[in-house]
Amino acid sequence: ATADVPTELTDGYHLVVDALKLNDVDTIYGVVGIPITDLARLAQAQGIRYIGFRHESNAGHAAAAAGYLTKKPGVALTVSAPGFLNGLVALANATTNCFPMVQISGSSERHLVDLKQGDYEEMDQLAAAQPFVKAAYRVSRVEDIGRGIARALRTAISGRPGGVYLDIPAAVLGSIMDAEAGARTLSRLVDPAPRQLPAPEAVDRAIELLASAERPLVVLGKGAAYAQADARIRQFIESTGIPYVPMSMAKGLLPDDHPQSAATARSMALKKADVVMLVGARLNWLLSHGEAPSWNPDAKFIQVDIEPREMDSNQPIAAPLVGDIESVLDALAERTKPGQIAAPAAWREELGARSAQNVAKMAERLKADPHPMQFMGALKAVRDVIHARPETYLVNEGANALDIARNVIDMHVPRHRLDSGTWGVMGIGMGYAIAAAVESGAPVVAVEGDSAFGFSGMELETICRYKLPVVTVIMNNGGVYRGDDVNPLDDAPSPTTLMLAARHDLMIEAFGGKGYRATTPAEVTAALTEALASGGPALIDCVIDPSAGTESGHISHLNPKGITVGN
Ligand SMILES: Cc1ncc(Cn2c(C)c(CCOP(=O)(O)OP(=O)(O)O)sc2=O)c(N)n1
Ligand SMILES: Nc1ncnc2c1ncn2[C@@H]1O[C@H](COP(=O)(O)OP(=O)(O)O)[C@@H](O)[C@H]1O
Ligand SMILES: [Mg+2]
Repeated sequence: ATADVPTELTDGYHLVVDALKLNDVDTIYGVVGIPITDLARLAQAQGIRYIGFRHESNAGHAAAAAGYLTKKPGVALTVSAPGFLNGLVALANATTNCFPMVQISGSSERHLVDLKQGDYEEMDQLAAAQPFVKAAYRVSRVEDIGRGIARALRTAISGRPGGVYLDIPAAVLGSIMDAEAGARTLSRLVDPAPRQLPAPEAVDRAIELLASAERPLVVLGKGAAYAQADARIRQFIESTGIPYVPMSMAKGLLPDDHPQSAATARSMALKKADVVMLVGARLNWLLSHGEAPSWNPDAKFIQVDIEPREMDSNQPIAAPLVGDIESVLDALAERTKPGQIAAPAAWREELGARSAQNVAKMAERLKADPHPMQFMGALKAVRDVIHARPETYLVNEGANALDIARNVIDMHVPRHRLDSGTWGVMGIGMGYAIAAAVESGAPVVAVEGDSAFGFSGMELETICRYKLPVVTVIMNNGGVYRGDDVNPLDDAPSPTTLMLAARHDLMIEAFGGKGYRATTPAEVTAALTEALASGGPALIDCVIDPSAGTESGHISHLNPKGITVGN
């Protein structure tokens, strides 16, 4: 026996890092602390890029955006209890958006937690995560780390992507085992996101329906952007001539000025279409649940989605097409006879005429350059600068700052617009911007409402610390929705009032970034051009008319009515 030869040892920390590396995880977004500080150190030392944040929600949003952009699960790392809970909002948001990510959180001593003896940061995190995520797992033995990591990554990325929670108690991280035996517990995923092909009869049913349509319409959702089947989508749209409307994060799948885009005739398109093909888009609140009067009450729906349970969620689906978008479009191309599907010219012309009218109206509004500066003027300046630099990512959140930017800033390349998504969540701004810059190396412009910016603004220090090419453009109208609300009682600020005089541009100077203050569209153009040319962190505080904007932007109808409040 070779008893005197010391066996090589490993521990939980090393097995987590080895398992992540074995499965091509190259970046971790997190905030350190007990019990995972050494896990972050070891990951970095072993070549995994570690991006340290100031708040776990922002690290989680970054991991989610990384998952959406790369089709590989983003990985967030947090401490126990409060750190875990801070990350959970991003993990839940990723699950809602169908973005693949894994949140790994350290947790406290099981025997103390389970008897509620009052451990440091005591919480049953596995139970707390369950209702908000696609799946939640706990690793209770060091020899299960490899299995746990593989299972979490596969669950996040396969089928409908989503957020997965992986709980690793401190004791497991600190456990020691034989290195050779430990290596045998690790496995590399094989085909973690298998293609899911549609049934031929389902394809034929959809082709029949599209071929018979008088007024067909395709709706492209962020699932279609995520699928990275860009050429197939373009080929399907252009070969059939069917008009399409892109949801906000599907903008750029085909360039927004594409002749078949019905985005600028959206209301007519939804109201009159008789056959609607949803491609990676849910008939949820963003699409008025498929209900009249937004939609034609006689419309028939085709739904292309990897999740079978999505069918009939809001409207009866006449042609369910269950599968991954790439496989579905391949099958459609294969089984459609030449000329079998051709959108009637009359329909295309009708939409084209309405688009031309609406584009002309918008052009008029964009030409105006009133003082004080309005959203439109500032956003047109941003649009023109980005238009000349199509590789630039656009991150966007707020209410008016979101809704007006979505309509003014058109996109020309896929997956370059990241916004508040299905939940309409505030706080994604800096996290998404950091992930886009870290994952792509390309410049990022984050167009933020002044309130929205406040949710993640401390990450300006993170952006400066990693010297990221992120330019934050704040639409500073001095308030949530507007800056001119009044408090009828006394001189305390009203609930929606923020500071119009706030000098957000000085904030970034505190961390070595470049700050600009713009009061006219020309100043926005100059500042953004210079900031992007510098390639470094910058912030442009655009001073917007405080009376500009409407309550909740374009969704003010969602506010409950009740009796009129106040006087
Ligand atoms: C996490 C979170 N908190 C609060 C809200 C409510 N909310 C809030 C607070 C918004 C900010 C609107 O103010 P803004 O300055 O960002 O944008 P505009 O003034 O341009 O409308 S938009 C919106 O829906 C939210 N969606 N998400
Ligand atoms: N690769 C894929 N193939 C097919 N469907 C997908 C794929 N990835 C995501 N999806 C689906 O795309 C849909 C995204 O819809 P949604 O988030 O509502 O988009 P949007 O908000 O842009 O309309 C989800 O139902 C999800 O199951
Ligand atoms: Mg505002």
